[in-house]
Amino acid sequence: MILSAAGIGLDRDGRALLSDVSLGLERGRLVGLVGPNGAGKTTLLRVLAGLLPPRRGEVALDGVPLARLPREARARRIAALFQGAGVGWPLRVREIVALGRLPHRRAFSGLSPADAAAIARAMAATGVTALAERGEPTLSSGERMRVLLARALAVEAEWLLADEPITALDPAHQLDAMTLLRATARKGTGIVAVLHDLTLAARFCDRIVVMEAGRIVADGPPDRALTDARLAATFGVSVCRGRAADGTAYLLPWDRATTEDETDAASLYRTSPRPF
Ligand SMILES: Nc1ncnc2c1ncn2[C@@H]1O[C@H](COP(=O)(O)OP(=O)(O)OP(=O)(O)O)[C@@H](O)[C@H]1O
Repeated sequence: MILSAAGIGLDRDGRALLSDVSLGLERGRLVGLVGPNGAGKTTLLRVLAGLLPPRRGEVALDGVPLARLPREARARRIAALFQGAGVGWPLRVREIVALGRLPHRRAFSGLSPADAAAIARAMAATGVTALAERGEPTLSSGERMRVLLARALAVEAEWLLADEPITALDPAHQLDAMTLLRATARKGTGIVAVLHDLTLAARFCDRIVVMEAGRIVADGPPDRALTDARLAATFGVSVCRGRAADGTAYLLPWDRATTEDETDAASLYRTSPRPF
């Protein structure tokens, strides 16, 4: 049950977008893919989903190259959620989520009871049941993102690859979505989520993969992947660290990293973190 990438390389206009990227992913874990703008996260996710063929290297699912898997089988096994993925024509929320069941349906057949149950589960889990009859153009960006997450969850695939699934969400829905992703992973799905919120990534993910300029520069549990040195080198930020009331360690991007003597106010927070 492994999704693996070996020696992935991809160039555009003479520029390397991905360079020698190798990654082994296991089901049952929530992996956060992080990195600054333009690092190659979305490109890598598209390659992992089989939507973008790499110039070099190979992605394989349980040892079988993705390119050799029939498209329908791949769509049943790997659900993908991408930013700006337009639905394409005016549909109601329930119909959008039902699109997630397409890989399971025979041509011209209707929804089976199993399809209907999966759709209802995904809508309930993402809190969009009350929006079921709304048309897509009437949704706010956060509502739309939750609907697209419901569509991806409705596939009930072994793998879920999600590009910035929480970016448009308010804090409460971000927490709900991260809790849901972690719970879905605990039930056996392999999840890779591109995240910009390092605080939530560090708190909820089992493993963090850090990308910079088309390469993986760190990979491991949050405390090992998101060290102060890595955060300064890759993201150019310093962080406050602390412990929440329940004992969970947290980090909070706080300031631009500086190489000068840290005599500014932010350094006080770095040396004596204070939970809000
Ligand atoms: N089709 C393309 N042609 C040329 N350059 C591309 C193409 N697709 C992506 N790029 C470039 O590749 C780099 C990586 O893009 P990608 O979208 O993977 O980054 P990202 O890490 O997801 O960034 P962000 O956090 O801003 O979403 C960027 O510099 C982008 O401009």
